Amino acid sequence: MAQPRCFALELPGGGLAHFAVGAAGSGGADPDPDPDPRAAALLGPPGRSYALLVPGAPGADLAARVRAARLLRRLLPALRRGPLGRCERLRLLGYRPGGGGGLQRGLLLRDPGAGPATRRALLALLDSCLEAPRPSLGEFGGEFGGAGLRLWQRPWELRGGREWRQAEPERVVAAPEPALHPAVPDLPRAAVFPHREAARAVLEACTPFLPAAGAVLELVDRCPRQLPRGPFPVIVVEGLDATGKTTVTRALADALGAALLRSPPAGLSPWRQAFDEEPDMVRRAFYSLGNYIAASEIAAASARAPVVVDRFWHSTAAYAIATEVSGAVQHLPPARHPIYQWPKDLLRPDLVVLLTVSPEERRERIRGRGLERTAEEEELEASSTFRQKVEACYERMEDPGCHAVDASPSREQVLQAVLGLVRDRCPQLP
Ligand SMILES: Nc1ncnc2c1ncn2[C@@H]1O[C@H](COP(=O)(O)OP(=O)(O)O)[C@@H](O)[C@H]1O
Ligand SMILES: Nc1ccn([C@H]2C[C@H](O)[C@@H](COP(=O)(O)OP(=O)(O)O)O2)c(=O)n1
Repeated sequence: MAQPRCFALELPGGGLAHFAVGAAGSGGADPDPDPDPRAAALLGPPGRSYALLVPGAPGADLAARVRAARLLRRLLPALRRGPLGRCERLRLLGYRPGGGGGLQRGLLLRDPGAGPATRRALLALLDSCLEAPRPSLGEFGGEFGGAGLRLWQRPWELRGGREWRQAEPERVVAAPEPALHPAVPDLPRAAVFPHREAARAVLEACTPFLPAAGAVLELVDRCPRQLPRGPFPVIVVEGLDATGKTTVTRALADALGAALLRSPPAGLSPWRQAFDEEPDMVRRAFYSLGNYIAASEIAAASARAPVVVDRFWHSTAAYAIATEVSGAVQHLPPARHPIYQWPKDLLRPDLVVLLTVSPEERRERIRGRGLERTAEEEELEASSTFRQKVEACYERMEDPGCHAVDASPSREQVLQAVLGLVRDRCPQLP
């Protein structure tokens, strides 16, 4: 019997349910218990559910991994149109127990009806994917029997390169929740790059189709790898959107006579939007290299004066982990996990201040600011789960960790609180 493939299904409330799909049961005493009832309720009738997954390329084949990431991103608009647009979409990950075999990223599409229109639209979508890797499509169904509802999945296969047929049904059975979320082992290659070369390699793989990648690589290659930083302290200010980072960094820089920098640095502004439209793997590589370019500017500036920085590596890591790890806060890598460690080849700040405000206060400030919001800011607003995951990741960062400061009081009071922290932690300040 082939090793069952396991799946992690993100539930509407932000939870996660695992199930497995293996060969059809051999009958007799049921060796395979039914799956998590929360997953069964989403997979089984009365409607029809489909698993649409893009296979991840195992190993170091970066070009294939980038192609897979871009393919899934390209499918999303089509999944919002016609009969597919009527389906509920839930994040789905396919994985092998114990890792290996490449993570499959995709969606569970729940069609409230059971008509043929959704199936036809999905097969047409697969036909439109002419280049490898082609997504896989599995259709779920169930039969009531003596033991209650038994769920199965039937993969769709292209026979002879032109006719779609369904393969034999495979039982949907229970799967234990792995100790670590299935996306965590892949994070250093997919989103939280442990060093400059890992991020650089992703943009290198994008140069054939993304001119902006070449431009960014030119900039980062001009930055020396060894950065002789100056004697003045480097203070980073972090926090969710609208916590007051811009306000605090400006006031703090004035108060300290410090240079005010930000990551990504201003020099990357022409290309930021282009990367924000790329899949997460490419986007995070861009922000990661932005940190290395910013580090070059920070090192030079710290020879002349203190340096205040608006966002740095903690933003890159916290948003990347919170995005890649589906489910809720409890599914994040635990505190002390290596993924929260500062990269060894990146200039290390002397102090990282994390501004925190209540969700209500943040909403008020966003309204007061009246600026256009990015899709991600909209998500931060809409999804308390995502916001909680970003905040939890910030709090788990180590070496350096983040020092939380309540940014709800008045601008002057917040500035004084941050200045007090700076005086305590940066004795080298003149
Ligand atoms: N302490 C504060 N009290 C009230 N409003 C604030 C405070 N700090 C910042 N704001 C306002 O909140 C909004 C977001 O602040 P901003 O500095 O732009 O946050 P961020 O840079 O973190 O997105 C702005 O309109 C700003 O004027
Ligand atoms: N050093 C950085 C800075 C931002 N990012 C990412 C993290 C989020 O996805 C967005 C947040 O950028 P945004 O411009 O919205 O942030 P602010 O407006 O400064 O609050 O950028 C990053 O990954 N690394």
